[in-house]
Amino acid sequence: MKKIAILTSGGDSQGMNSAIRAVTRSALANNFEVYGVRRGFKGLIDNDFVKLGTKEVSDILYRGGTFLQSARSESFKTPEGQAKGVENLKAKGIDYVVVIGGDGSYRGAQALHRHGIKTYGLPGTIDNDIPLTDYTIGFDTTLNLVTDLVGNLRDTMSSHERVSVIETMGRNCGDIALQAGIASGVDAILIPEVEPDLEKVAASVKAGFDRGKSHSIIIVAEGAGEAPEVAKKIKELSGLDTRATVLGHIQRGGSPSSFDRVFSSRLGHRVIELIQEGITGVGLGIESNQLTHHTFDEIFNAKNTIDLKLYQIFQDLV
Ligand SMILES: Nc1ncnc2c1ncn2[C@@H]1O[C@H](COP(=O)(O)OP(=O)(O)O)[C@@H](O)[C@H]1O
Ligand SMILES: O=P(O)(O)OC[C@H]1O[C@](O)(COP(=O)(O)O)[C@@H](O)[C@@H]1O
Repeated sequence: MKKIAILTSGGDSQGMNSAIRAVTRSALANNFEVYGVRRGFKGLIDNDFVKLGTKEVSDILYRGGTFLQSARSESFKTPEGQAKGVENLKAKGIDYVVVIGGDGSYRGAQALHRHGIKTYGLPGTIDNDIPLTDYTIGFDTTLNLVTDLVGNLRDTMSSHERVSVIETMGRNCGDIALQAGIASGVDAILIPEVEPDLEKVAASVKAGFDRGKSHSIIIVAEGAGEAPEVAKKIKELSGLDTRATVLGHIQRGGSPSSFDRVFSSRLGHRVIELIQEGITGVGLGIESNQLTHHTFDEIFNAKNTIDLKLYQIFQDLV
């Protein structure tokens, strides 16, 4: 009987559980033996495997986080750590490994592949920063969450006639800020992909208040600056009452959206098809609503880009 192991690594994202469930159930339906590795690559090194049956993955489809837990393992970046992980996989007779995580986790997956382990990557990160996929698992849920939270802030900012500067996650990618900003109708979006002009932002915020607006919302991606500093500068430049909010980890939790549940289920199911087609050493994704796969080398040689047309649309609508 073929054996497959699944691990979740890096920052967790909503939809990881449903991806684990989809890989597990699809694998069981095809007579695989399935294992979960606890705490990502750390668990590979620590030999921390749990056998997964259909019951172990029931009741998790709609839960945020990852029931296998996640970790950031510095040891797995070293040749010794990787050798230990590979040794444990071989000792257990594991034929295939599925890594669910972000770009760092994909580096770990690529390392396993280079050691001869048949490896698959599923893009699990709220940041939407993996090349060659339009979406990553968790991004849509986070977008909806951030949009709701911005709405809450707008209510209170409006009552007090304030400016709200809201910082979103995303590392060096501005997609959460950009798309949540468009969805929320904010007044300015600061993202790492576009050079900021705080004087221009402050002037347009001030002009908005002069026209009779009761609030103003500026959304800043963490890769473009820190909300408290941006708020201080906007206050200095505009003289308006300004508050900073760092959304932080609250935007990484909660029940996955329907999109993320369906997307992660499709990806998990596709892994087993790829195994049957004899394709290995690939990261999966979605492009123009078709599931696609690319080798880890292709993914790392490609550059993640956001859709700058969206930024242009935002500028025309603001
Ligand atoms: N260059 C690398 N080689 C091997 N493993 C890596 C490498 N980079 C990251 N990893 C593994 O992947 C884990 C998750 O990566 P990280 O960048 O923290 O999160 P994410 O996968 O969400 O981007 C790291 O803690 C480490 O164990
Ligand atoms: O939870 P931590 O370790 O503080 O890391 C925070 C980072 O994790 C993320 O939430 C997700 O990033 P990764 O998917 O690359 O791990 C980033 O948006 C954020 O910068």
